[in-house]
Amino acid sequence: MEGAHAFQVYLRLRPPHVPQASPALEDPFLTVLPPSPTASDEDIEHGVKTQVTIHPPSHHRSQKIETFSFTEVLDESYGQADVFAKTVAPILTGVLKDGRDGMLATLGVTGSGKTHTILGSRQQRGMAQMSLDVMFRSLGDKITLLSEAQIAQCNDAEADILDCPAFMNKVTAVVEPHHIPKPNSAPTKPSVASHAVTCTSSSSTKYAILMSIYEVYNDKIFDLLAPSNAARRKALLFKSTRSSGDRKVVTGLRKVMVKDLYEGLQVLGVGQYQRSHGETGSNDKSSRSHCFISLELKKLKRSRLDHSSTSIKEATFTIVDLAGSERARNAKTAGDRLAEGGHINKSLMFLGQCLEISTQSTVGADGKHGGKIPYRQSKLTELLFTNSYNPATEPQIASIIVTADPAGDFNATSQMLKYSALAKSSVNPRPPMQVLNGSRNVSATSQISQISQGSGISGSTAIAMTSDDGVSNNGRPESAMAQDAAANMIAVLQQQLKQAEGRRLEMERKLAEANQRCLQIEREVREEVTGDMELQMQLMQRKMLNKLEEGVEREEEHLDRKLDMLKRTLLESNDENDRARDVEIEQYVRELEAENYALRTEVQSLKRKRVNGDSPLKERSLNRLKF
Ligand SMILES: Nc1ncnc2c1ncn2[C@@H]1O[C@H](COP(=O)(O)OP(=O)(O)OP(=O)(O)O)[C@@H](O)[C@H]1O
Repeated sequence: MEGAHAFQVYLRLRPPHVPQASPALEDPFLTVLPPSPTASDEDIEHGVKTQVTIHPPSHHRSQKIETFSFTEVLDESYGQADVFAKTVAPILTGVLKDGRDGMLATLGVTGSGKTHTILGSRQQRGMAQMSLDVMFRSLGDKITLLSEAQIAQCNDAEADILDCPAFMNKVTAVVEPHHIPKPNSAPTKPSVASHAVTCTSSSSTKYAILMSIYEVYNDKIFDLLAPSNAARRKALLFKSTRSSGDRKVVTGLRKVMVKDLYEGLQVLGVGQYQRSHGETGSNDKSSRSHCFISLELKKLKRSRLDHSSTSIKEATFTIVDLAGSERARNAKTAGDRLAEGGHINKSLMFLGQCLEISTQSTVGADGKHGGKIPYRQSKLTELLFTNSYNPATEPQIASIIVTADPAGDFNATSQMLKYSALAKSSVNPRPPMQVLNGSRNVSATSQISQISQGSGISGSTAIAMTSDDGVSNNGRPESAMAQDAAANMIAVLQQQLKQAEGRRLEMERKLAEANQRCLQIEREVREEVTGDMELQMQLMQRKMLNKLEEGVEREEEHLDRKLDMLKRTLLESNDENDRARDVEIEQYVRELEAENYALRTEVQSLKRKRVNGDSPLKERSLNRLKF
């Protein structure tokens, strides 16, 4: 246990809200770093990633690149079953086999996936349902209900302990049954059969499972299994009891004894229905309270000497779905919702302080925590650090899943990462000269500028690194931190290069598409223009032919009239002198008739051509159009 952190802190990244057709043009602010070169061989072999960096959007006033370390980073590819295997399965083994208390909590900005992780969706179940499944699978027919005497023996918190059918009767007297989610319609996937634990206890050992669900709303504790009118809800007391000594417990809770998964899901459904929800600008079904689901395991061992007496050993697994921190501007809340938001943010700020102390100092070999945790500031921290998870008393197993949306609110997410990460470091982009003049980080700076030059980054754009206070915050020598930060920076730059390459390819694809479209449009315009021109030409041609025909007809009439006149003159003339002139005139008449015949033939040929659609004029115009 020496040097171990009090909590395992996992960072879970949620997938994008809607699948993106093309990569976003704005860089995502969060980047998962490849497995650290200083990680164990096993972690490297399994590709375990533990660090992320965040770089502020270009318009942000600070351009500090920060690196955060976690127990493990569960990226967007991790489904509910993978998350269960990593975070919950080891805790449940401790609870079921060794009788140790355990806690799992989700923490994150509103809408980042806390409730999805704990309670799942219509398609996939969450950590709560899977935990119940594993518990019932592991204990099988060793599950029993507590007798009156046993209830009296272990009930020091004035709890209202009852079995599931009696509980459901009480609930349905107050709540319309169709409002409560039905276990039959709950998803059965993913399967967790492989995580069942083999308990090697004697056949006479039995187990009872008691469920209680409560919420911390506006710094008060309310029982979610005791439905009542919202106005008449009575806050529960959190106090020490006869047998709990200094340790405070929530008193007067309703606790339901469940004997199988169906009953467990029924109880969970009632709690889910009763929990305070509201619509905010950031999430249309936002949890407005911190919800505690407590699964108490009572191990009942009959005494060998006195069969009537039973020893009861208890272990509790608490699942906590915290409300999300939110910025009033983004949440667009007012009135009650705004006040709720204020309470949520205040309690999370206190939790942040406690976490910062507990994650960044370590627990010793005795399991005791090094730093003093200021948990008395709010009900939430008091419940979390004295009741659900108590690092001061005995080694326990606790995991926190920090959920984050890499495309979400930068400020809120970076704040969340700051107080939940196990370690952090930062890099300040500054001109190299400025830092080289500084006193403390000269060696670190020169190392990084060397690396920067090696990676092809020019001197003027090379990023120099300095830690905020010049002292490593996880006790490592500064030069090692500098090397880590330099390696991180290179990884970030490589990642950015990869993204830039992706964007270049995408732009090229879009350019090719645009060119193709241009060609298509040009073809369509050509066809349209050619069609119009043809129509215009046919009209012009028709007009010209009409004019020509009219001219020919006029000419014909004129010639006919002239011929008639000449013929008449010829018939009326008798003398000799006139005869010679008559021959001349006859000759002229024949010539005129031949000319008339030629003109008629031409008109006929033009008419034929018009019918066939051929036109020398049209041909000429079409040739001019070919551009
Ligand atoms: N890992 C994930 N995979 C698929 N969907 C997710 C994931 N995480 C979150 N979502 C979806 O995003 C939405 C918001 O998630 P959820 O309600 O769990 O957020 P939250 O952190 O609990 O928010 P709040 O603090 O406001 O209650 C839901 O519709 C949920 O199904």
